[in-house]
Amino acid sequence: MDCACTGDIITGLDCVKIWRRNHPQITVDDPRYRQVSLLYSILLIMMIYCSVIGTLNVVLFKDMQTALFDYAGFFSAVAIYVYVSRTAQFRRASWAALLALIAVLASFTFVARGATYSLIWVTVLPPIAFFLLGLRAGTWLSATFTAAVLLFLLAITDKWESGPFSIAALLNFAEVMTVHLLIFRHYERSRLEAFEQLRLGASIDRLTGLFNRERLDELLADTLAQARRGGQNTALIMLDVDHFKAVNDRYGHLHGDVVLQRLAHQLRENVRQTDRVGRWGGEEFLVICPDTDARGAGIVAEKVRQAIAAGKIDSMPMPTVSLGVAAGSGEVAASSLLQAADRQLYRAKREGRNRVCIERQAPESETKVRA
Ligand SMILES: Nc1nc2c(ncn2[C@@H]2O[C@H](COP(=O)(O)OP(=O)(O)OP(=O)(O)O)[C@@H](O)[C@H]2O)c(=O)[nH]1
Repeated sequence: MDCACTGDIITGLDCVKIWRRNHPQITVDDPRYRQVSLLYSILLIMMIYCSVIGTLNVVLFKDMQTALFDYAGFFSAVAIYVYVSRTAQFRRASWAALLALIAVLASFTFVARGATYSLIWVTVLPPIAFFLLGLRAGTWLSATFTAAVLLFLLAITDKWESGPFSIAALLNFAEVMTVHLLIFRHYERSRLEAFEQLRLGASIDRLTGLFNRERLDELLADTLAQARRGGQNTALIMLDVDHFKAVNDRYGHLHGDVVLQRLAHQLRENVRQTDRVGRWGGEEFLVICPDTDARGAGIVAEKVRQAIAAGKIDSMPMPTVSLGVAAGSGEVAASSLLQAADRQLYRAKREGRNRVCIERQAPESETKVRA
């Protein structure tokens, strides 16, 4: 059995997460993680509920018609489960699961002729729809289904069970569903915004507002993958402030911070819109230049060097910078490209600082590095 075990203890929760074996690419920090988890949970719950209630309907209540709906729900859930496990098409599977859920809810409302307890079940739709399908589709699906149920109830007013159900009850149902829809819509929007802020916060360097090192690593991998497909070159410019320790020692750390911020601004101003600029660490910066060769990146690096050398902060000159440039095809390993740019940066330092050095030889390809 594929359960996470601690000694002999097997937690039910981890058993439910068997789906992770089918989709190892969906890690906890993947924004789809909770959605996929919910999708599988809904399918499992549908299988269990529909099979148990269907069997109760056959054995206890001899209600074959309702049992038929239950078993249809069970088999739909099984089919979607197999489909999503094999194809990882989460979006399509989410739609299929919601449509199956709607079919079960609709048939229940129909068979129960709107008996009050059947309407309670309709309220489960909005939270699931918003979470699995997002704001727009969630709103449409929930609103359309609620409207359809209300119309159905109005159409069968003469067949309503006698007793507590009335126009007042119908209005209350409509009000509860509207509140539900608004609340879950609001909740889903807050969740998406909070997630976006977290994502941004995790990829941005606080001092300079540039990408941080983790994000640069991801961006470099993406850029190289694209270059591989398009047969283009990718260039890196690595920049380090000259004698920055002396700047800190002489003017203080706060001034040093302002220098780094100004430098980040100058960097952004002097590279192409498509170039990715980030802080590699301390007083070191990295620019990723897609579709650029070493010569082109060398020209950009020289422009940056001159702009920074000419800059001033409160009439004090900016420190100079040294830059290393390297470029390679999409086949190059990210680590080789970084090492080459770093090598050239330190050559620039050795040769006197305030200059650009360019790697003339293309770094090794990824296959060679792996071998
Ligand atoms: N103000 C400030 N200083 C920083 C920051 N990050 C790193 N530093 C400083 O940057 C300095 C780097 O010093 P070194 O590595 O000796 O290099 P350098 O003085 O620039 O000398 P070279 O690189 O050889 O030209 C250290 O004093 C660090 O404290 C930061 O975020 N703010």
